[in-house]
Amino acid sequence: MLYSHTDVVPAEHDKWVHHPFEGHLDSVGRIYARGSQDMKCVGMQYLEAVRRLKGWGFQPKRNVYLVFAPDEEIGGHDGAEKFSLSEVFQGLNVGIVLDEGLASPDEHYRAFYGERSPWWLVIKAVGAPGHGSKLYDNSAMENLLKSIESIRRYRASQFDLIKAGLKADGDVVSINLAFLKAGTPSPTGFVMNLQPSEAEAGFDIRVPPTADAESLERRIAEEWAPSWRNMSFRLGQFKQKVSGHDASGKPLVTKTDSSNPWWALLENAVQEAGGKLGKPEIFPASTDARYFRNLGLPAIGFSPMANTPILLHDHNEYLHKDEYLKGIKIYESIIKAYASFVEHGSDGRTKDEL
Ligand SMILES: CSCC[C@H](NC(C)=O)C(=O)O
Ligand SMILES: [Zn+2]
Ligand SMILES: [Zn+2]
Repeated sequence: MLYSHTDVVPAEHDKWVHHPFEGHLDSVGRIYARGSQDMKCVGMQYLEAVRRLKGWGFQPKRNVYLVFAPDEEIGGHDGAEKFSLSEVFQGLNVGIVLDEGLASPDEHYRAFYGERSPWWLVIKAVGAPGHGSKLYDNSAMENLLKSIESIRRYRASQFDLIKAGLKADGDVVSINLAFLKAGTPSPTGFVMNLQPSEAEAGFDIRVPPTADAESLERRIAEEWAPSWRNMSFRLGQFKQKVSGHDASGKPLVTKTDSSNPWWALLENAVQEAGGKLGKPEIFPASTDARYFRNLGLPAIGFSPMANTPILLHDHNEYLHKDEYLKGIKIYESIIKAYASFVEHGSDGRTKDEL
């Protein structure tokens, strides 16, 4: 199953060099468009590759499904999640799922065998209000700031592992401040001489499949939002059906060893088409692939964009047309290999015969 989400994130039109929804091809061959990397390129490459394969009369031994679904950028609950649980999907009897990956600034394509889980954390502090000139303990703002300081120290400890070259992006816990909400509004802005009684901060946390999720939960409850400091917290995108682990607590990852023939087929197919594949990685953000891995299916994140800066969700997202066209050949090779693959049992009979 060649999977692609159809939605894109918004764009601030006036901050782009070309309009994000015009698909502008510039004089050096860059295609500027929101979704040019994430992931209109992939959806179109699937279609072009299938067209080329049909053009030279290729006969697949397996069904090849192209699936286009909405809502990935807002969690996929009404898109891939529902589809993965549907009878239609069950009826497809899918063997392998391909979904999106990331661009690579160097010559190696990147492939992802798992991903970090999104935990969206909101911490809230309450405290006595007071005059803006008064120094006192346990105000909502002071309590919130203590937590933010502690979270920043933790963030730095994780970031240092990446900076020192000890860990890759997908192998540490990331935590970034997404919003701050506090203060008493007034017609001219905010009241300056009133310390507010409530303050909130929201964080985007990403947790690798191998991380100790329980100890992180404890850290949130005991250090970042302790009730003894008048704090509380809530977590979104968390402890949902797809939390990065299966029912027995094992990380939801796709094997990239000899036990998974789809991995070797991908490696060979990319090589045969003249591409170079880097070492398989954990995707640092989230993709719809998690819903299919959650069913025990192998799923690989792969977007063939080498020699390309990572611009998903950024201003001026672009893909060079040469990379785009090269990617079609890469998919042609992968689809050919995948659609020709027939699994055999130990007695030589195909899986379907068994
Ligand atoms: C939590 S669902 C949102 C999915 C989105 N995916 C990407 C690739 O940006 C993200 O990681 O934020
Ligand atoms: Zn995407
Ligand atoms: Zn995205």
